[in-house]
Amino acid sequence: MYLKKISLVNYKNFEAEAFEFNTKINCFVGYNGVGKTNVLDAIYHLAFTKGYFNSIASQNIQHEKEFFVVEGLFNLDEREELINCSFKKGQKKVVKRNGKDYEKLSEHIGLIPVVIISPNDTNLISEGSDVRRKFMDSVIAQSDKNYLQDLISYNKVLSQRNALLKYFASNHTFDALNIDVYNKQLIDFGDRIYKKRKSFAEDFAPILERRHKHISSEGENVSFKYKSQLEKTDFEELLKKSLEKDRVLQYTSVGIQRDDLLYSIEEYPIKKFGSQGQQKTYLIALKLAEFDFIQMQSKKTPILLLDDIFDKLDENRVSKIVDLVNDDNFGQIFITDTHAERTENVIKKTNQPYKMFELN
Ligand SMILES: Nc1ncnc2c1ncn2[C@@H]1O[C@H](COP(=O)(O)OP(=O)(O)OP(=O)(O)O)[C@@H](O)[C@H]1O
Repeated sequence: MYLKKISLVNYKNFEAEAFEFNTKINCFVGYNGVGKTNVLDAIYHLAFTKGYFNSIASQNIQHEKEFFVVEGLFNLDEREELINCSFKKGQKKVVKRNGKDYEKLSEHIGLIPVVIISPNDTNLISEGSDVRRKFMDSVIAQSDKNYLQDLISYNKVLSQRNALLKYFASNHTFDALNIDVYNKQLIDFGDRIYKKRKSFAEDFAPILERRHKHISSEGENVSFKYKSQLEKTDFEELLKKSLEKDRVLQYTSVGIQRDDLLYSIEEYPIKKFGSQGQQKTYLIALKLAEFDFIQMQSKKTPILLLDDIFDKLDENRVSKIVDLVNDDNFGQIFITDTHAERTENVIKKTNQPYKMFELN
């Protein structure tokens, strides 16, 4: 699978721009702020129907403009797929596949698998559990359509249950039967999501360990664990036990919305004890494992977006990545860097076809 060309209208700093790509490696080079990352973000947008760096659609419209359009022509299993994504202020985002609107944007997820490696990924360690859940959800959703539907349904029921708890509190009333209706649905969707996350983590952990061994010269042991309240107690029991507390808090305090991922190095949480270098290596292994996992599950080779990678990594790690790219396992790759010469020198070593784009 590869992206043949893309066109951008009023997308961030691009007023009207089009690029035709090499089927293998494409490098965007230029000074800081010229829009290299924005091109990667536009590609990401075509896959996920939203930006990676800023998911607020209106902020992806060029300042002072009313709309944006991103269109990409992909080659997927030897057929062409034209994906068009547009957004006008005050309206709903529209995504079209070969001219036909999607009813629900979530139906598009998984058609174009994309993995991005960016300096922004440090959020996956430093930020709260919601960022890690989003990561896990996006990996699973790219190869499992029902998962995303379950998740959307779960979140809908969860906010309805929370609204009901608020209503009870402010009106000094309570209706157990009413709460039960929501509990049943939460349990139904929540159990399915829990099982899928658990099975994902079991499959993912060894892939991550293998990738980590490849790229780290230190040979440390890393682990990846899924943490959920549903591990020890079943969901029905959890909801029952927390009902009094939930009524006081006026929201649902148990469930898969509290899940987290625990990353460790030699048994210690990497967030607290990992050096910056160890964290970077872990994150790259995490993203490459995402690549492997999606490829394995969906039988499609994801497009790989490498943002600013040469700037943030030392020589040793960059050469490891180059070795990886030489491995035929990879498909189309997009790279951004501020130094044209440095990038070209490194890319030449891969002996793979490439195209350079100089932005200014
Ligand atoms: N909605 C918007 N409208 C217009 N310009 C925008 C918008 N959002 C972002 N930009 C501009 O995009 C530029 C940043 O682009 P981008 O992050 O792609 O740069 P870059 O070339 O990757 O830089 P670096 O090398 O620093 O990573 C900034 O100049 C910023 O002002």
